[in-house]
Amino acid sequence: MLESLPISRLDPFDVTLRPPGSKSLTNRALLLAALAKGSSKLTGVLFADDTRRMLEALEALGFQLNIDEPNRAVTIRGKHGTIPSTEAELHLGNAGTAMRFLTAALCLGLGEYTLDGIPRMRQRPIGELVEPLLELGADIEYLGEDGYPPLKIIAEPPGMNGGFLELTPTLSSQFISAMLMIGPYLQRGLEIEFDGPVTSLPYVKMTLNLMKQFGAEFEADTGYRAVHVPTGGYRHYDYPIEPDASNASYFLAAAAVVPGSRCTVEGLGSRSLQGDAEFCDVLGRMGCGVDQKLDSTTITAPVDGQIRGVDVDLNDMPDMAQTLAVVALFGDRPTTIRNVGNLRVKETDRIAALENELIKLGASVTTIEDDITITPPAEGVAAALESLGGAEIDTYDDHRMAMAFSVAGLGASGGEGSQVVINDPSCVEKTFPDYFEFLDRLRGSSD
Ligand SMILES: O=C(O)C1=C[C@@H](OP(=O)(O)O)[C@@H](O)[C@H](O)C1
Ligand SMILES: C=C(OP(=O)(O)O)C(=O)O
Repeated sequence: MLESLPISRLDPFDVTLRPPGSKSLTNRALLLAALAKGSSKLTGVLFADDTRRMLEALEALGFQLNIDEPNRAVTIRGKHGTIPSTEAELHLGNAGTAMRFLTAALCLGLGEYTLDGIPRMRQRPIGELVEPLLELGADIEYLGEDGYPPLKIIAEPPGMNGGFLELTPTLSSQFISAMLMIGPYLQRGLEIEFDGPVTSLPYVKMTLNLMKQFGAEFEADTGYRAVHVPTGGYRHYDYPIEPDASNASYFLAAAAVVPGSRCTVEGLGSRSLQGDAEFCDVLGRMGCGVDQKLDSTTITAPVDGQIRGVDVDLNDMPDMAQTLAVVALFGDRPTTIRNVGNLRVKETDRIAALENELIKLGASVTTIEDDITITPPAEGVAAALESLGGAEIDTYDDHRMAMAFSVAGLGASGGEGSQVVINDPSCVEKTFPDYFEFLDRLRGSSD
């Protein structure tokens, strides 16, 4: 395995590309198809660690899957709200979506199931999902520390009826998505009311949108503080999965920081179900040209080549924090990223990781509660890299650290000794195994 990867600077480029399928949509669609009545064919499926964990888990649970990886297609015979196996030990790596979605879904089963992950997964809280499931009648035990995986689910009759839940805002929207997705198979459906704003809200909207495609109904008020999912199940649906908007951000960010460049992402536009498809608007505020159509997004570098610092609430796009932090390095003034406290419980403590690594590129970083301010190096990133003798970026087993910081290299690496070097680049396997091959395409399209 490659220990480190130097990233050399890019010449101006003009590229059109289509990143692989969305992780969030793949793991939702796999589960909904498994729960639905009848056979569903998913296309544009992402094959990466997070989605393989979900695929393997569904197979271990006895679902029949036909996996055609070369054509990025998976056909699943749904079991209409039942789980075929009566026992399974699931290993879910560090896939937050798989862990959270399956915790709720297995409460629909009949038998005993355990769910575990890598050591980091055991540090990612899950109590805010387990507690409401217990309130709905589930039987779940913590096998290690209270509030964290591993979990044991004992599913037996009469199981869960569903009903009404009143929740305070949670650390992760995945808990809400997980509960909503089983709603159509609860006898009384599910009604959730929040007494505050919903964290990472676009992901909840994505869940409900996809549930609708699979034939479920829902009602929600405008701020999604009250959501009602009636009972009624899912029907099979052949679903083409969009490219991953979070992973598209690195190419759009590269076009932002390499003067004279342009990047078009196909398959992702204003009608995307993914909240991160709106990241282009943040780049627009930073001075980039933005052209978003229904199914494509184009970013061009600022005409004067100068990125502007911004002040932005990223609670709706938590996975964009690292991309934005790296673009902010090239800004003409500080950038503040607000309301991103839950970055502390993702693949790594992303706030600490950003603080440690941005400094290596000459920036200064201050965090006040859930807001991070990045002050770019006064002399510019390229000059900072030159005087610092390059930067070895640690990635903390976090794919987004590797992908985001590679963009700093694309924009500012100098010759040998003043380059950005990414340590443990293979952590991109979590959601984007071919990431660095895609970067080579940017190189191939330079003037
Ligand atoms: O539901 C989803 O697919 C996701 C929700 C977000 O997590 P939080 O809701 O924990 O912020 C996001 O960070 C994650 O990558 C995917
Ligand atoms: C936070 C992420 O993943 P997870 O689904 O494991 O929460 C991510 O992909 O950035």
